[in-house]
Amino acid sequence: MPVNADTDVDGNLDDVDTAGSLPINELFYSLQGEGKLAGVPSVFIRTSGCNLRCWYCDSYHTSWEPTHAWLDLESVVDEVKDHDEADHVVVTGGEPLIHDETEELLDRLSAAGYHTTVETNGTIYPDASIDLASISPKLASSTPTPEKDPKEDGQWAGRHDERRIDIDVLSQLVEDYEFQLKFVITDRDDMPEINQLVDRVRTSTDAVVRDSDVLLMPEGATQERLNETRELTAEMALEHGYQYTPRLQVDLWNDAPGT
Ligand SMILES: C[S@@+](CC[C@H](N)C(=O)[O-])C[C@H]1O[C@@H](n2cnc3c(N)ncnc32)[C@H](O)[C@@H]1O
Ligand SMILES: Nc1nc2[nH]cc(C(=O)O)c2c(=O)[nH]1
Ligand code: SF4
Ligand SMILES: [Mg+2]
Repeated sequence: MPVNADTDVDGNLDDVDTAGSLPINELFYSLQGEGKLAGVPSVFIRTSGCNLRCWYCDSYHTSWEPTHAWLDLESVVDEVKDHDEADHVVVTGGEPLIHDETEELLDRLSAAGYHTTVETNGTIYPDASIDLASISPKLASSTPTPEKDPKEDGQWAGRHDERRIDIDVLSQLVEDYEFQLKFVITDRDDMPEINQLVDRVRTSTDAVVRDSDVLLMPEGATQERLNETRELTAEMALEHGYQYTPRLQVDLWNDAPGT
């Protein structure tokens, strides 16, 4: 269900009541392409709006230029149920946890018997029925500097940098949920920051963070770009004993919408 409405995500117009609803960018059935559950048939719910602006964001129309339709939670769950082959649901975005209603959506999906994954940048702590917190903390190399900013003005760089890491939230997520820490790799220089961050999380929680909970994922929204990043990412995983994760959806379907 692609959505092309051109409302702004913060544009809660006076005459529109969005309580009990979520701004949905798309809802589709595919294979989980990333992480520990790669290959599992899943329904994806993509909310719109994000508190960060990664320069490489592969979901441009949820962050840099958000588009969506407001759907009430019952309609969202009903659309999920239309895909009756699936018993896994992935709630993603944008950043799904900027919306209070996402917690209620997760609880309803869980009550309906679904395994729930949340794809999150790890800056906001949720209290909800989550079977896998798929946390993707954003490294310095994600910052939209003027040279990398898709809008070319660098206006978001400061806010992005201030918000991208919250150690308390990361530690609490790791403590309370099954998790994976999934880092996007653009360059060999990403490694010291990843090691440092993993160390800080390990120090600030009693939960065990295994090397196999740390996933390195090549940056790339297209097969062409992944051809440039996947080998380096695999080498880095081998060198440090972390896990490599592919982006199956890009390998299979390149950058086709709804995959
Ligand atoms: C679009 S984000 C939405 C969820 C959340 N905002 C986040 O960043 O984790 C979904 C996943 O795609 C990853 N991602 C986004 N753009 C990417 C790119 N160009 N290459 C590789 N991974 C990317 C994110 O790091 C995250 O793991
Ligand atoms: N197939 C597929 N797997 C995914 N895993 C995480 C995704 C996301 O955008 O959060 C994603 C996605 O967009 N497509
Ligand atoms: S945090 Fe996620 S949705 Fe937001 S800009 Fe970065 S990759 Fe895109
Ligand atoms: Mg994606």
